[in-house]
Amino acid sequence: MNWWVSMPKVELHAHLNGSIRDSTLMELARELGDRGLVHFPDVERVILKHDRSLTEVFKMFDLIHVLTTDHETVSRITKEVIEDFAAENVVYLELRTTPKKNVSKGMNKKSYMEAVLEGLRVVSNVEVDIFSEPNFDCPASAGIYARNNECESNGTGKKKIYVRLLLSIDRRETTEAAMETVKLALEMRHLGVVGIDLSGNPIIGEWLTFLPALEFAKEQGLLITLHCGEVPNQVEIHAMLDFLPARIGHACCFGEEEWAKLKSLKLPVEICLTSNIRTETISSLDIHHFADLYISGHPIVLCTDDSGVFSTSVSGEYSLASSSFGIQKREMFQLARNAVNFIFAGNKVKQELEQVFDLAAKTLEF
Ligand SMILES: CNc1ncnc2c1ncn2[C@@H]1O[C@H](COP(=O)(O)O)[C@@H](O)[C@H]1O
Repeated sequence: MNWWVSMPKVELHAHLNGSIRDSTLMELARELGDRGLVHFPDVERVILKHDRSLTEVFKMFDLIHVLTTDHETVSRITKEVIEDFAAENVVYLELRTTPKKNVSKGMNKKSYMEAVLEGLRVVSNVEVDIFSEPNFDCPASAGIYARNNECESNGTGKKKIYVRLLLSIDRRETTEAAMETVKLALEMRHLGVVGIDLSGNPIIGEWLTFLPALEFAKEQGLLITLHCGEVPNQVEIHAMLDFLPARIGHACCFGEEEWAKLKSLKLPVEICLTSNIRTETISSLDIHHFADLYISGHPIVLCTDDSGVFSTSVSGEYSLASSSFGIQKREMFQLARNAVNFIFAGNKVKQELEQVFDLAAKTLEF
């Protein structure tokens, strides 16, 4: 197995509806096509087209959302996404998703999230730590990588993945809708919800619309990550950095002043190489800010963003970063390990993950 696959990894920026398998999207599209609800050949063409501008990507999400409208499908895609990340040896996943309403399916934001939780519960080929703080004394958790990456916990021989949830506010939403999402996150804190994400089409919506909900979330102790600088909007970038989120995603369109501010604040950045290139937010990897942030020791974590939409994987992102920027596997392992410092779950999970990485360092010779 390649080192980038076998080493443990932490994924902190993955959108549920962006991480669906192509095969599942095609199956869902075919079903709706058979019922005359979509024109299958058109949908198939969109699903199989992998080069999309940022604008096209958001049209793609609208289409995906048409395919994933009912509770059962939400549970199914959640289950599959967890299985796929675990197969990549992701040991900790912070999965983000936008709670949705769909009156015709009897869906509200809460029932949408319950469907997500159901998806987590029905994963059977991987042990999923959803919300309980793990038992730190349990040697099995540390043994995930003991033998061929197999965990012996509960005698199941299964891999283990910690999953925590972030609720996303879509930039199309109103202040009230954003507040509803934050209140839901607070209600579901004991069910593994650890934070809030602000995402969606960056040319839509105003920072001030979301600020009251984000401030409330922060006051209540939820951790916040913001999609920041996907388009050149210096005023918004400064306002977002001044807000002091726990992390930011992307940071593509920063100018000198914004870099200086980000670096002095030491805010961790979720870097999504393939996504940035595919959406043409960054024109080429040669000029990607990953290199500068990495060299300057700025806190960064490599993420997929939308593994389904961009046909990538966490392992693929590590392999790409290593080959594009000439970083050796030991350093890549250290990069993966550093991400443990930026997770939103508590110290117990951090300690457990440290043990996983300690063990992997020995057994996998990183
Ligand atoms: C390309 N970079 C990106 N920039 C901004 N927002 C993005 C995104 N990729 C995904 N999303 C956000 O995540 C939603 C899909 O997952 P969920 O329905 O929430 O599970 C998209 O509709 C968009 O709001």
